[in-house]
Amino acid sequence: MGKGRRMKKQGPPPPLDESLVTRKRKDAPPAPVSQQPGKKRKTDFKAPKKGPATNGTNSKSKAKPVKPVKPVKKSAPPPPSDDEIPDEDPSEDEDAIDDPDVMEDGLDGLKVTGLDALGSASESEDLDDLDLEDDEFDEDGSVMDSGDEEPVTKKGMWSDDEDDDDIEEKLTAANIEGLTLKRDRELAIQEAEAQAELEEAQLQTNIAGDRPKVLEDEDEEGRPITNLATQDLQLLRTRLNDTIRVLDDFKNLAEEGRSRTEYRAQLLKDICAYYGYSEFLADKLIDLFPAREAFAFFEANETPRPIVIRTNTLRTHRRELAQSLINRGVQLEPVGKWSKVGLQIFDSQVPLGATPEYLAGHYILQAASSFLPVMALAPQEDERVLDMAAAPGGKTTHIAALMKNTGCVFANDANKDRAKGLIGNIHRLGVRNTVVCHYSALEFPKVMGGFDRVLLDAPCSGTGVIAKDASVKTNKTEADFMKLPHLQKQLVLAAIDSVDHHSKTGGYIVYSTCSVTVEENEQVVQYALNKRPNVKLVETGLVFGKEGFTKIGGKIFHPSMKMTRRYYPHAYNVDGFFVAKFKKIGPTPPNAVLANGVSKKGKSAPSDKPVEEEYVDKTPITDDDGEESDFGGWDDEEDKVYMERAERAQMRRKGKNPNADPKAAKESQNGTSKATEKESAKEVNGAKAKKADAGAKTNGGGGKVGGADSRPKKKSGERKSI
Ligand SMILES: C[S@@+](CC[C@H](N)C(=O)[O-])C[C@H]1O[C@@H](n2cnc3c(N)ncnc32)[C@H](O)[C@@H]1O
Repeated sequence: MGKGRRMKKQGPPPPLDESLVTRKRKDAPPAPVSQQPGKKRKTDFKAPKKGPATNGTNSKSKAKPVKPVKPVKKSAPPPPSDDEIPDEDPSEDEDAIDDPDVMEDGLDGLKVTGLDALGSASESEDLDDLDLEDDEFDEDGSVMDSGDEEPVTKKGMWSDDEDDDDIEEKLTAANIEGLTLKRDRELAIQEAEAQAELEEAQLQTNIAGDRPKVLEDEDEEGRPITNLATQDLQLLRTRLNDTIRVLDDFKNLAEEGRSRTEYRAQLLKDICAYYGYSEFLADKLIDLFPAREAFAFFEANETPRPIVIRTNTLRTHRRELAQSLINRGVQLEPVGKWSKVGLQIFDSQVPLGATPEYLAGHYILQAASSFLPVMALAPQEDERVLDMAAAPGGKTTHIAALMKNTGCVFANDANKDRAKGLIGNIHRLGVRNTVVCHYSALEFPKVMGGFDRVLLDAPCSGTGVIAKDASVKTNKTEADFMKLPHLQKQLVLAAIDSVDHHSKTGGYIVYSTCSVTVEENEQVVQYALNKRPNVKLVETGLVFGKEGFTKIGGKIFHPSMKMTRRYYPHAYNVDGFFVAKFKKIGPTPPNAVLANGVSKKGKSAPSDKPVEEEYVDKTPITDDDGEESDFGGWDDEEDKVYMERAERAQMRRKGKNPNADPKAAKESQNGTSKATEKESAKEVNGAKAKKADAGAKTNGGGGKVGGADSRPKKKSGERKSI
């Protein structure tokens, strides 16, 4: 009952960033587009002006008549997306191999019908005939330029890089007609469900007077007793709604003598019961939002995000790809004004991971939010770019496309199996400017440095992609949120140190994760600012996204943190994501401890072993009383306390008594203590660096900022906690 019912209850989430996307054609009925006098079309693409769409990209191929697409009742099962998989453990690597984009190696000998019609656009001569410029430059341009003088209705849905002649109008109208019908039906169902839910809630809710009775009676220790059977999802949901109403308007709706903390505790319990999260993770996630928004976040994690494909502009144009897919019975539309290469798929009669267009590398399945870090990176032609954690290559291939196969991309991944998938994608998509390598990224810049730009799409906990991988709800522990951020911090230093600050065209580092936790995002960025005074945060250039936190849960970050961007499923209907962009403004400081544990002067850190994933985070954590701490370094003594506390908690979870046998306790910490020892050695350097760095920051970030006002007025980038 649980999940199915819940999924049904929630209608489809709102479209991507409605305020910023192109108005949908269904809102603006198709009209023949006349070119505005004096306004030159950007494209000089020589697609056939007359006749219906071809079945591929080759303009010479014979056109086939286009049949209007009927709304499809049954969707083909969507193939998995090509991108982010939380991947810090080997089981997730297996997922990557199942990924259709990763299964490229065996395709060489495959006979694929329909490929003739697609032409051989992978050849550069053929590509020269295509005007690829628009998709590529415009995408970049669209990031930087949110303004648009031309009325959207006159431009057609494929945006200003594409012809808007009558034939295309008719072609897309056929698709849109299907979409409109489908959307209208969905909307009607949604409205009916929402109404029913409201009525039900009104019936069920026990608003005696105005104050809902949410909290149960207290036990002897004054804690609320929950009488509701957790299986009773409808009642749970009703209570969730009521609790949120109370937290929204505490003064007027709270029961006499009850505290906010009690309501928050009830909310946490009910969220865990209703959505199936571990209390540990739900607690962490709730803290990111006001109560109502937290509810929306958890709710959005119950439905999959839209299937999105990215046009490979090395092979085709988005419009042509769309035409080909529409002809195959795919219902789609542009992903939004913010991207010139994304297509959102609504329905498909064919498996999207096996179409001739897919096999010919005309597109890649890629979640919309995965476009964002690459758009922020904005790689330029002829640059040297490093993609530090690249497999399975969704972003690498995007980078190569933006660079038009010029310059050189180094695509690195520590996981060999995943690196194979990366190679597969690179071949399928016709990428020719990329070298694949297989190091721990912590080895950079020792392996190679002097890059114009570096992308670090870091391994993370995947709290932004719970809709894709529900196991995240229960399999993350405190240890994960110490080890992962620690690795991320080391990786971000390696990324920064690998960039050439003299680069004429670049000097940028983009850090991204598909996680929404503060530990993996702002805290990592703040660490980088503190450890590397030679970088500053700059605008990502992304036209949507929420500002990063400058203050949350007693943690204070540099004001420039608001230039980072957060993405949430409930806000934009995209995977949860985080993007930060740094500009390197000077050389790596001589006293810097590099990511691989070697000091800038070439002196080895006490531990000679290369630093690997078993790193344990040594970052001071806000204590239970919510006391603020800075996030610029670590403090051995303070850390020790936290580490021990976490280790004890971990043991208790395993049903062991941490106080019983200290020796056994130590052994059962499966690597944590080993890492701690290693770390202790490294801390000698780290702690020194901290002292040196504290307060030394002058440019673009640093240290503890502001006072210890734990009850600030809410400003941008700050969060009101529940
Ligand atoms: C979020 S995924 C990258 C997704 C990829 N950027 C894409 O768009 O397809 C993170 C990757 O980091 C890799 N990884 C984990 N630890 C690493 C390390 N120390 N050095 C390099 N890569 C690492 C994982 O194997 C995984 O492929």
